[in-house]
Amino acid sequence: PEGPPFLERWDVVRLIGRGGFGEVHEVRTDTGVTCAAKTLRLPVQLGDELLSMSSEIHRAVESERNLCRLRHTNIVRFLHIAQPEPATVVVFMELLNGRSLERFIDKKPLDEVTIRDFSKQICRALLYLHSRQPPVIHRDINCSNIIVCADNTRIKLIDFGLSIKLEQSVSHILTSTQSPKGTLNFMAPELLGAGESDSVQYSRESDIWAFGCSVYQMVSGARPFADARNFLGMAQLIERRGAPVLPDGRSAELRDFHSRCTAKDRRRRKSAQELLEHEFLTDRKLQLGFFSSF
Ligand SMILES: Nc1ncnc2c1ncn2[C@@H]1O[C@H](COP(=O)(O)OP(=O)(O)OP(=O)(O)O)[C@@H](O)[C@H]1O
Repeated sequence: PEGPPFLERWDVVRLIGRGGFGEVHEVRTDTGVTCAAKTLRLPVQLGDELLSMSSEIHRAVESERNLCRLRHTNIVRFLHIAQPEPATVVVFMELLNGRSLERFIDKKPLDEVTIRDFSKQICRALLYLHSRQPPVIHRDINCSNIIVCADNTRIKLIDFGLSIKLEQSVSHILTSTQSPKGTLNFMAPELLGAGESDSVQYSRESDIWAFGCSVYQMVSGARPFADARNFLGMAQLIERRGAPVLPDGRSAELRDFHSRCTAKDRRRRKSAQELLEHEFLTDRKLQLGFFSSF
């Protein structure tokens, strides 16, 4: 990490968008760096516990600083994480030009060549993260957290579940507890089983499940488990129907690939390395465009 991209201050250039815990702005710092800044405001009440909460958030921020060491072409570059106020964290990142995969899909199925290209890039990013020491778990893979760059071919993972981690670090003093940790529709069955307790164990395998759910959305145009309303509903849906089933008309290779990501038993899910070797990603037929007319 190269230290903060500012000396003392930064100015907002424009609002890029709002999320669950705050906003993302384009900012320009006093050292002339233009970047994206995501502000996370934790919903805590300022009271007696302010000091202990502030230091717990500080500890969580410190433990996330390794994000600034990540260097991968399919992962947004994290520049710095600051805590300007006790319950406010600002994440400075490379400013990306593009739109989320969610918006790129825009409810319309993608062709298999595009699904393969995007999947390969996501798997490469996951392999990089999951093979670091200690492994980095994304925790919030979903189509809103995958950016398709303006060239429409390169993708980048953004928004590692930092808000989830921060929220967990102060969960015992949070004033609002109803917000789901992570995007419900993409949560692996083992996370749902753990309910809202602190013991939720995000893992390489829960990232792979969420990636499989993103594949489903690229294939079908719709979010998986679109009718799920809460933890219990999701858990029941998975128990009854298993992973979301891909619509007809897709290749056997893609079907198999998706099923290897979304095995209900996390031990049976393939790793990012194994997925990169799967015939859906290496298949010559696809490279020749046999399925591109779908
Ligand atoms: N580094 C970046 N460069 C450009 N745009 C970004 C960057 N990071 C996020 N964005 C965009 O900012 C907007 C808001 O992002 P944010 O992550 O806050 O939304 P969200 O995913 O809905 O929120 P959350 O997951 O925190 O509930 C989104 O449109 C996202 O694509």
